[in-house]
Amino acid sequence: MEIYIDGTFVPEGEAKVSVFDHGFLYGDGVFEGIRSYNGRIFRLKEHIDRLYDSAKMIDMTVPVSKEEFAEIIIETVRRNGVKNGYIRPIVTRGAGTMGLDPRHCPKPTIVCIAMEWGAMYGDLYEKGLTAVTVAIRRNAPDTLPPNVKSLNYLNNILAKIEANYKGGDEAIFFDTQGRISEGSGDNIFLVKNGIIYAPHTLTNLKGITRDVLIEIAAKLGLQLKVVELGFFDLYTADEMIVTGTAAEIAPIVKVDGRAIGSGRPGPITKQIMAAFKTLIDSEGTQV
Ligand SMILES: Cc1ncc(COP(=O)(O)O)c(CNc2cccc(C(=O)O)c2)c1O
Repeated sequence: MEIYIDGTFVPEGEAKVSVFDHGFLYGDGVFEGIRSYNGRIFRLKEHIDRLYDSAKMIDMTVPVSKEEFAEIIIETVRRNGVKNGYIRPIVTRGAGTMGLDPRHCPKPTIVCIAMEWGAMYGDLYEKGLTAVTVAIRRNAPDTLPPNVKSLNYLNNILAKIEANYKGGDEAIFFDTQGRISEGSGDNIFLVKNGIIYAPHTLTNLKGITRDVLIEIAAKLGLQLKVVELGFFDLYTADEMIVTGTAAEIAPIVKVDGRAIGSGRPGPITKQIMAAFKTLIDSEGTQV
């Protein structure tokens, strides 16, 4: 595999960054997770736009233009012959002093990884995933805004650790006010009486797959509302869906040991999964 690092492609065994890189020292940086399907990169522009927004939030200037970054991503995919894969562009603050002051990092580091990758949850899409609610809360928007796709994923990893011990395939975060936030690595939707509900994005990542589900729902003529959701909505839902570039569209059929609806992927969930498959087979940036 060839890795892009600051203008050069290097074999993965030689792909290294400085130990003084603030992405390594402090998690000071941003990233994206993008998929390609049949040799086409899905929602490339949307991912690049969010990457630059995340960088702007942490007051970091990406040292190439969006167009140049798109070319870096396309070239990384091309060089690795990735057809159906996962792409990880990363921008760190760059190497600097041991202090955390970003002003001592003269130039951000850009890395891009691309590899073949299949369905994150394997055959679970048929029978559905389980989830557990976790005690750890999602970062509050006035601490480290969850909208920033930063290299600070310990909040998400702590949730994942808790879910692992509790035996759930995914973790469900609440925010500090007891409202449903999102999964450790995906957005959440609930379905009740034929209507789809999604949390506001103040306390979660503005997911690109979340946007795709919203688009699909509109095309299918399904009603969708963005509202505050809590434990009551969770445990009384007819269907539950998580969305993410990694997870794609995944049904959750059990939460905290309780069946969601019938305990099997619901009709609206299956309708959306089918529409998503059609969409990913029909669009994207040809590499
Ligand atoms: C916290 C969070 N929320 C939602 C999503 C979905 O966003 P998109 O629809 O734009 O992809 C993500 C992204 N999902 C993500 C990112 C990094 C790692 C992993 C993993 O599961 O290992 C998952 C995420 O990390």
